[in-house]
Amino acid sequence: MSKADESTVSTDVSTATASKTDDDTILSVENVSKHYGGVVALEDVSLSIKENEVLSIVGDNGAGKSTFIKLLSGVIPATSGQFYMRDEETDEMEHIVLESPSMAKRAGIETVFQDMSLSMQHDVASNVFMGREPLKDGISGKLFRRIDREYMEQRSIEALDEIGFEIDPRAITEELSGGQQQAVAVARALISDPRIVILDEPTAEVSVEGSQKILDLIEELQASGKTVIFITHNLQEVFDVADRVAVLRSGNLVAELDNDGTIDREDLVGRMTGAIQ
Ligand SMILES: Nc1ncnc2c1ncn2[C@@H]1O[C@H](COP(=O)(O)OP(=O)(O)OP(=O)(O)O)[C@@H](O)[C@H]1O
Repeated sequence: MSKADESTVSTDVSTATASKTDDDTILSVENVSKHYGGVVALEDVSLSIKENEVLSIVGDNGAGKSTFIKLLSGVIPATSGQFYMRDEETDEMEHIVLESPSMAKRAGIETVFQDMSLSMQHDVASNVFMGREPLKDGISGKLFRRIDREYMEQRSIEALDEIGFEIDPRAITEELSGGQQQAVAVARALISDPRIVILDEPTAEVSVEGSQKILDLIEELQASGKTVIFITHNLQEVFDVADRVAVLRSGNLVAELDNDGTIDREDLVGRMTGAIQ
């Protein structure tokens, strides 16, 4: 990435509180753009994500979907624009800076990318806790602390159970099905108890049966109080589990639709392709 790509508009955190909104927004994206040199990947996108909703992001190839979630995940910085998150204690919308993955995680946003970043040779519990292994005192007390495998395995079982999967925490990850691997990646995201879980094409590499389990998993996440944003190319999945749909086309947000039974498939495709303006 060139220096120009990494440029961001400075964001003054000290003036960071937006006015109290009286709606149920958890995350507000305001006038966000992302330019890769001369390529405009996103242009002036504003979108309110509602507390505890399942929001699907759809769009044709190159529409800007991946760019949008990379911005929310802190993987790449925005060229301009602002993000606000509702503070759990004050109920105010607070300005947040999403310029690194750790900033996004601290803000309560966890993302499962399509490649899942799992270590296939390691077992399930190791993947769930990768980089965050809990320690317990060794026989010489705090001097020789060691990884608390027992806790890792128990917590992995619980985290997977919460999303409707029963997977042996000692199973080697590469031996699992695509759907089970996706579940392990989601369980890892859940360990830090995020408020918003972003899923990047979670069913892309998964069998039909596995896909249904993933859709059930999305509903489990919502039932447990999470807000879910997911990207998919499969419109049936949108109809099945999304509360709302945001349509991106050529870097612009061209429609926000409630999935209340009134969305017409042809209309949606037309908005995605530009046949309907
Ligand atoms: N690192 C990059 N450098 C330059 N241009 C990029 C880069 N990443 C994405 N783009 C461009 O930005 C635009 C949006 O890409 P993005 O990957 O966000 O779209 P998408 O909707 O996720 O597409 P797909 O469904 O094919 O994954 C495209 O024109 C793409 O070529």
